[in-house]
Amino acid sequence: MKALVITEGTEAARELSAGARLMADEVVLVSFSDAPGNVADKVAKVSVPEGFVLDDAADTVISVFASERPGVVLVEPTRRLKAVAGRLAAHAGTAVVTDATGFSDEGAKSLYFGGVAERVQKPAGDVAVYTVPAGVFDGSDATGAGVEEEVAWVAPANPLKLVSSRPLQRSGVDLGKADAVVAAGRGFTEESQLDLARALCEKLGAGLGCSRPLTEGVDWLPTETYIGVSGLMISPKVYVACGISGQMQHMVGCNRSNTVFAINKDKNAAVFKQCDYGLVGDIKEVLPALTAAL
Ligand SMILES: Cc1cc2nc3c(=O)[nH]c(=O)nc-3n(C[C@H](O)[C@H](O)[C@H](O)COP(=O)(O)OP(=O)(O)OC[C@H]3O[C@@H](n4cnc5c(N)ncnc54)[C@H](O)[C@@H]3O)c2cc1C
Repeated sequence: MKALVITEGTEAARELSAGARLMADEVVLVSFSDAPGNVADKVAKVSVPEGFVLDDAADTVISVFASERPGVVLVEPTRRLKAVAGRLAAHAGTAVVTDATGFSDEGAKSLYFGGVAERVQKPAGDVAVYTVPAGVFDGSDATGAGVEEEVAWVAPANPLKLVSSRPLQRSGVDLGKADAVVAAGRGFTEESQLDLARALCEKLGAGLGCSRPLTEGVDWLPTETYIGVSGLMISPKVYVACGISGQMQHMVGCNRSNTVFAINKDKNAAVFKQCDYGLVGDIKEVLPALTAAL
């Protein structure tokens, strides 16, 4: 059986290709960026032409799917590739199993009800299409000749119109790979207070993440750093949730961390039911004290 791996990022290409190797004899990687060498047998390189957007790559990916005829498809769950996965699955007469975090003969394990439960699902059709978050497979296990092939762009009948674009703000830290992540929430009421979290990050060697309101409400941190169901799903060794209430849309992105610490001034905050260690206190007092004590 063949597996198709569809990714935007190089680390995801490594991890998902390693995972695909466990499920199939041949691994074909569809790559939209510079693919890492020797992680798949074949690399189908897709360049998005000027004026088009990656969200519209479904027809191109379907053309690869039609020629390769894979039995299993693993997709990196970026916003754009989730849209591509949905359209590919519809084309293949199946449904996407989203955010699969484990695979066995019984099916794929994934989070349910926003992360408060787990379920095991079998593919709905002949082809299995999974989105797989970071950290499920070990990218260092990926192997393959990496024979590259350019794929011709297939323009959709009704393409999205690109009105404007601006460069993505980069945080400089790959939170998907960080051993420790400090995450700031709406308990931070001024942007300057983020320096308290940054100081703790420095002491811990951690990356700085956040809840969604800090990227989409006030734009204090780059969109790529928010954790949760619609953002990053990460599994660091240590996750420190600071001034975060613990709503499921956020916690589903971090509840696979080895150890979760929470700091919140409200002793009844939901986050305290979902952490390993909780500290009731004001971040303005707790963070400087913690940083000094470390
Ligand atoms: C479809 C959908 C998808 C979503 N996806 C995501 C997602 O991917 N990621 C995500 O994060 N959110 C997501 N959300 C939003 C989510 O529902 C919550 O609104 C959000 O996570 C809340 O962020 P918060 O915990 O920082 O803020 P709040 O819920 O406002 O909590 C702030 C917390 O800070 C505490 N606090 C206040 N001041 C202090 C202080 N001085 N010291 C200590 N503690 C303090 C408060 O007690 C409170 O518990 C989504 C929502 C929807 C509808």
